[in-house]
Amino acid sequence: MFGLLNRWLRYLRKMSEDCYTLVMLRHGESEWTKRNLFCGWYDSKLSENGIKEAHVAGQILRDEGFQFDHVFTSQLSRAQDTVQIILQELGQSPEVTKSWRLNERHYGDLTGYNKLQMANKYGLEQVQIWRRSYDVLPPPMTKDHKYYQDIITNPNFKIDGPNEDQFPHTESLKETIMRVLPYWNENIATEIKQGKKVLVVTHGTSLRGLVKHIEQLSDAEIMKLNIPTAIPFVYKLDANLTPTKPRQFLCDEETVSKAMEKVASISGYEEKQ
Ligand SMILES: O=C(O)[C@H](O)COP(=O)(O)O
Repeated sequence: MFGLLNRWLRYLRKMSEDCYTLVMLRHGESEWTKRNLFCGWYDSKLSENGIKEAHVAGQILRDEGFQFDHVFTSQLSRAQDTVQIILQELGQSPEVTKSWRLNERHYGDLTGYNKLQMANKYGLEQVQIWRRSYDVLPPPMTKDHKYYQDIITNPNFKIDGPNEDQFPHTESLKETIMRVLPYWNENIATEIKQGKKVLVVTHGTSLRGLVKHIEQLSDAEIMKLNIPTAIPFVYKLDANLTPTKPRQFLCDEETVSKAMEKVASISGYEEKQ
C-alpha cells in the first residue's frame, strides 16, 4: 500500500519538475513596423534597428549559454533573417525548419495601411479591435488590393503550402491559432519532448497564439499581451509541456515593459500621402 503511494508521489513530483526549456522570440523590427504599417503576410525586411535588435538578442542568448538543436521559424524574411543573425552571434548551426504555419496573421485589407491613419479613419477603438480581439476579422484582402499579387506570388509560400484552400485573405488571432496549433503539436512539441533544445522565432500574433496555448490563457487575457520585438523569453516546462514557472524575458523589467508599450501603441509614425 505504502509502496504504491510512494511510487504515485514520485510520479507526481516528476511530472511537476522542469523537464524542458523552450526559448521563443519575435523577429526584430521590420521596415513596415518602423513605418507603422500593417504588415501581416507582406514580406517586409528587417529595418536597420531590427538588424541591431537581432544581434543583441543573439548576444543575450550567447551570454546566457543557450545551445540549440532545432530552430523553428516562418516563411517570412524578417523572421528568417533574425534567425540567421542570432545563429551567427551564437556560432551554432542547428537544424532550421521554416513553415508558413508560423507566419504572422494575415492582416487582410489593412495590409500596407498606416495604423494611425486607419485609427483616424475608423476610430482607435475599431483599430484596436482588429489588432487585439480574439476573433474579429479585419476586412478581407481582395484581388485588387495593392499588395495582393506580392503576397500570393511569394515563392516561399509555395514551399510547404498553404494550398489554395488554406491561403488566407484575412485572419484574426483565432484563425492564426487554428493553423499554428497543429504545427506546434506535430512538429515543435514532439521535438521538445524528445529532449531537443528548441528556439522558436516568429511573429507577434503567431507567438500570442502559442503563448495562449502554452499558458492556457483565456481569450480576454491574451488580448492584453503585446510581445516586444527581439527580446527572447524562456519557458521551463514539465513533462506535459505545462510551464512550471512564469515566462521569463531575458532582459530587465523596465526595458520589457517599455518595449511592450511601444508595440501596444499606434501613436507613432504617420505617412505623408
Ligand atoms: O503585421 C504587423 O503589422 C505586425 O507584425 C503586428 O502588428 P500589430 O502589433 O498591430 O498586430
